[in-house]
Amino acid sequence: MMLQKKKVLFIGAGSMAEAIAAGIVQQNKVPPNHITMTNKQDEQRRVQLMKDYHVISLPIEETEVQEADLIVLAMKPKDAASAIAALAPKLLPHQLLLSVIAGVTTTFLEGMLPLEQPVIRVMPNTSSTIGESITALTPGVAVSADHLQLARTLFESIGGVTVINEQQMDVFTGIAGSGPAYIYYVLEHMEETAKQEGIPPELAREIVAQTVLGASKMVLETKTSPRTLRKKVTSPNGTTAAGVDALKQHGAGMAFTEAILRAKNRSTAIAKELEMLHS
Ligand SMILES: NC(=O)C1=CN([C@@H]2O[C@H](COP(=O)(O)OP(=O)(O)OC[C@H]3O[C@@H](n4cnc5c(N)ncnc54)[C@H](O)[C@@H]3O)[C@@H](O)[C@H]2O)C=CC1
Ligand SMILES: O=C(O)[C@@H]1CCC=N1
Repeated sequence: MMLQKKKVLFIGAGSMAEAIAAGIVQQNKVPPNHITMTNKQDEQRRVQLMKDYHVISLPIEETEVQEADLIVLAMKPKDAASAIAALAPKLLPHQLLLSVIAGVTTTFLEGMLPLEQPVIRVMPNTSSTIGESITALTPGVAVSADHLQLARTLFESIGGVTVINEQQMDVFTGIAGSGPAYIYYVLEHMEETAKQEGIPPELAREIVAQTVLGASKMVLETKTSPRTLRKKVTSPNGTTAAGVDALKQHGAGMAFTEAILRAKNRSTAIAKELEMLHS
């Protein structure tokens, strides 16, 4: 695929940039010497990235922005505006900007960039590291079918890809961007209880992780609803009924709904804060 010939520049070299780069390098989609990862400071981190993934890693001031075909913005929202302002005058019209920053809209990006600069808002998650992300893309107004295909191919190398509209992006962020953390939280608690009840630590971890993996795969591979699958596990007056009763009693269902909605609202609020600061 044409992606093999493209050069990818990451501006911001934190956990998300690393998760994406690790995925694309492992899947051989982009040769590591076509990937440059930059940050503001932290040379030690750059050395580590070069060692681990054989990518090029430079401080932002030493980076030849114009050599890149795809530019991934991967800094925290608070650093986004100054990074984009510094980047804007250096951009060439063909360069495709991919922003993974939570709460940064295509409209905000377009407002800070040269007219007609192609921009895609992207929300991956850290399971990119092992090729198991689910990533949403929202193309901006100047994005061609070829650009979108290129972005799709890039992110397909690290998991599933879906194209959604901007209104859906905040809730997608609350579900899939932040979602791994909710599941880790569940795993932490299951593991802790297993240990308290006398299961050795290593085994506790394997048991809970495989239980969650198996349940997820059941949904995807049997194409059956979680509700139907749950009912199949639940014998009348059995152990599962007792366990699920406890979940209901403690409001676990509502807790997940609330988690998603709060994360969604935070994404919307970040967008508003940025607009207020930079309009
Ligand atoms: N961590 C996650 O699970 C996910 C994160 N995201 C988004 O990815 C972005 C980055 O998140 P993390 O990787 O967790 O953050 P992080 O704090 O680990 O990394 C941010 C990086 O950006 C660099 N940076 C800041 N300003 C810069 C500038 N002007 N020029 C060059 N580099 C600059 C920092 O030096 C650092 O390397 C955030 O906007 C977040 O919303 C999106 C999806 C999932
Ligand atoms: O916590 C955050 O803001 C980022 C965005 C999605 C996951 N992590």
